[in-house]
Amino acid sequence: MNVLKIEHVDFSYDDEKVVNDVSLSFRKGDFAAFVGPNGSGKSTLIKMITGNLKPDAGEIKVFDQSVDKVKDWTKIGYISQEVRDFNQSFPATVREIIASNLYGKMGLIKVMTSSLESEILKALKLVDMENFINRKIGNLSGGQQQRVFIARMMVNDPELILLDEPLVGVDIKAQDDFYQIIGDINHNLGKTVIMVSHDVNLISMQANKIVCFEEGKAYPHKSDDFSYDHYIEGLRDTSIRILPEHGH
Ligand SMILES: Nc1ncnc2c1ncn2[C@@H]1O[C@H](COP(=O)(O)OP(=O)(O)OP(=O)(O)O)[C@@H](O)[C@H]1O
Repeated sequence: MNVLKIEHVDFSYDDEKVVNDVSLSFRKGDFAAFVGPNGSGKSTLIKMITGNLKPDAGEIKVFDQSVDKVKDWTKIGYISQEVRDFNQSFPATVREIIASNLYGKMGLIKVMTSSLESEILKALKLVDMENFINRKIGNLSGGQQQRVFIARMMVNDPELILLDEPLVGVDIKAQDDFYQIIGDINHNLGKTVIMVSHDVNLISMQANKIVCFEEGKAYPHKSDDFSYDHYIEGLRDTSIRILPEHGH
């Protein structure tokens, strides 16, 4: 079964077509990298997968169901670019940040039961942050906040994980930790991961599929077929296609 199938999708902002006849599919356990220059349509496609934007044409299916019909959004985990703009003085604790993703399970009066508390602890253990549960999120380092946001996403046990440039502004050590955690979530828990990144060299070592975006088109490659050097050459001369397709 395809976890995600994108078929002939178009999207325009006003008159500018920014996603142009994109078709892609991803299976359970894939780790896909979305790479490409600024403005090539990566985030717009992610926003259509999360239902925040509607395609002008084509169809997006998650777990074999049209995205319009998805009722249980907890199966899709999403960390957006906006995480890095997080307000440092925000007063919430780590527990509250994670609980905010469990509101659907809390019932009308928003009571934190012991089973929800143990789900929060389990999610924090996954990112090695269980000792930080009572800390204020604003007092944590960027890398620690990043891990809390992974825990917040994982508390609902999503099957499809979408990460839109989550590593902007975090240091090398935190990037390594992030890849380690997401790699474990992908390998050990079998979750499907799609991650937008500008660090093509680093992500191409993690992903099994690399999707190169260029002017609204998307060209998928298996990581074995992907050449980082070709990719960089392509970026130097944007008039040529980044890479030839390999029969996809
Ligand atoms: N809300 C909007 N209104 C109008 N145009 C937009 C809007 N959001 C994005 N665009 C335009 O759509 C195009 C694709 O943007 P998108 O954010 O999808 O690209 P991207 O590949 O994710 O870029 P980046 O790597 O910079 O995040 C760009 O030309 C951008 O300026």
